[in-house]
Amino acid sequence: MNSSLRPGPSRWRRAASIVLAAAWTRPETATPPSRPPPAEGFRLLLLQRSPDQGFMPGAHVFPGGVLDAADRSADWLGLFAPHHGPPGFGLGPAPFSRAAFPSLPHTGDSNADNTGELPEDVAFRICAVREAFEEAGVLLLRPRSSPPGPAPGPGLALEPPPGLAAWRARVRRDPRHFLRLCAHLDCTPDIWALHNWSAWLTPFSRTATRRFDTAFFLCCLREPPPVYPDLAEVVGYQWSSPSETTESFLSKEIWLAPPQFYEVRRLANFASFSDLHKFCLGRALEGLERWLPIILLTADGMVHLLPGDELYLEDSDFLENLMSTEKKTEEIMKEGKQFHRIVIHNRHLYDIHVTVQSKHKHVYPKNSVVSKSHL
Ligand SMILES: Nc1ncnc2c1ncn2[C@@H]1O[C@H](COP(=O)(O)O)[C@@H](OP(=O)(O)O)[C@H]1O
Ligand SMILES: CCC(=O)SCCNC(=O)CCNC(=O)[C@H](O)C(C)(C)COP(=O)(O)O
Ligand SMILES: [Mg+2]
Repeated sequence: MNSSLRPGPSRWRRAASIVLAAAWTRPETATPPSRPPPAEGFRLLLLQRSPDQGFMPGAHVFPGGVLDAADRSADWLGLFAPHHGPPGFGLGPAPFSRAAFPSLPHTGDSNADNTGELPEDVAFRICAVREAFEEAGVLLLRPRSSPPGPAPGPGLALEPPPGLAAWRARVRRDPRHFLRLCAHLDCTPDIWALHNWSAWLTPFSRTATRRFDTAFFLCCLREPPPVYPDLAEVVGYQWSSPSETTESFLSKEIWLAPPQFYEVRRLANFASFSDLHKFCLGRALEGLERWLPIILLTADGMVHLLPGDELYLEDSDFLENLMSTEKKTEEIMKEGKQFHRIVIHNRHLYDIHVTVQSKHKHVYPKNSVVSKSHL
């Protein structure tokens, strides 16, 4: 079966998301009741999308958005010099490229066409850092005078500059202003603090109005920076550990799309902030696979099939189609053995089932512990 992208309506907007994991050891002193530090020793930043958003209104997501031409502009070269520049920008050897279904026409290094644009792994990092600034006012920058060492420690967000709101408005209006802000602060985006984590394509569904090809990066921060939601695209935020986030989702305080839920459950494997940071450094060169979930509609629910699952078909028909069955989800589960799937029982109850071996030194999610009271 042909697995390459056919001409047709399959169009994914290229995007980047950043999972910010901040070390969290002290209880919060702010308004009571204060929460004790989480068991995991770190919390993740989740932003609440505006109810007016055209795509996933109201969902909690990691900061992120669509790649802009300004993110790959050759104008960045002057700012990264003299310490960093092509081909690697100090990111180490390029990770292995992992061919996975479906192959998309735009993958590969945009420098190959000699346009002078930044390599993709740099441009996507700049996009993620810019979006974190636009949406959350978090500035993941590094002074140009202090280049990172070979195994950089956890990052630290820069204090917001005077005139944060005006700068942010300018960047939101025209992303080219982000380079001007960095030059003004004599900093570069801290691309070295962003670790390749995962990549997701929005599946075909009858309701999704847009589709994204999103690179997820993970960034460990020594402490949580202050967050200033833009109150336009993003109307709120929370810092919560993987277990706290799971609980918020199950108790219907927040809604997560399946990829975000999967990543939260993956992060539930780490017992401490330093474990997570070491893990990120250890798999820096492994690269990633980009996953296209295929939605299987059942008589009473839905299953998002992921690569490796016995029902997953690398068939280009499923770029634009669902699978469906008249059987109930429970029956489908009883029949199978080789699982890599997210079972959607209802809007606030997902179960992840993975029985396949993890690849490329990554971890697979911990299954969410579902109590009967949530059913
Ligand atoms: N005040 C607002 N309320 C709702 N959505 C907004 C908004 N301001 C911007 N947006 C939307 O947020 C998206 C920008 O996302 P990002 O910069 O993270 O990629 C755009 O959506 P579209 O992507 O649908 O055009 C834009 O229309
Ligand atoms: C059909 C049910 C689904 O699974 S929808 C899945 C939505 N998620 C994705 O497509 C992949 C993850 N991508 C993101 O989370 C993006 O950062 C984004 C979609 C939130 C970016 O959107 P923006 O409007 O900010 O450009
Ligand atoms: Mg966004």
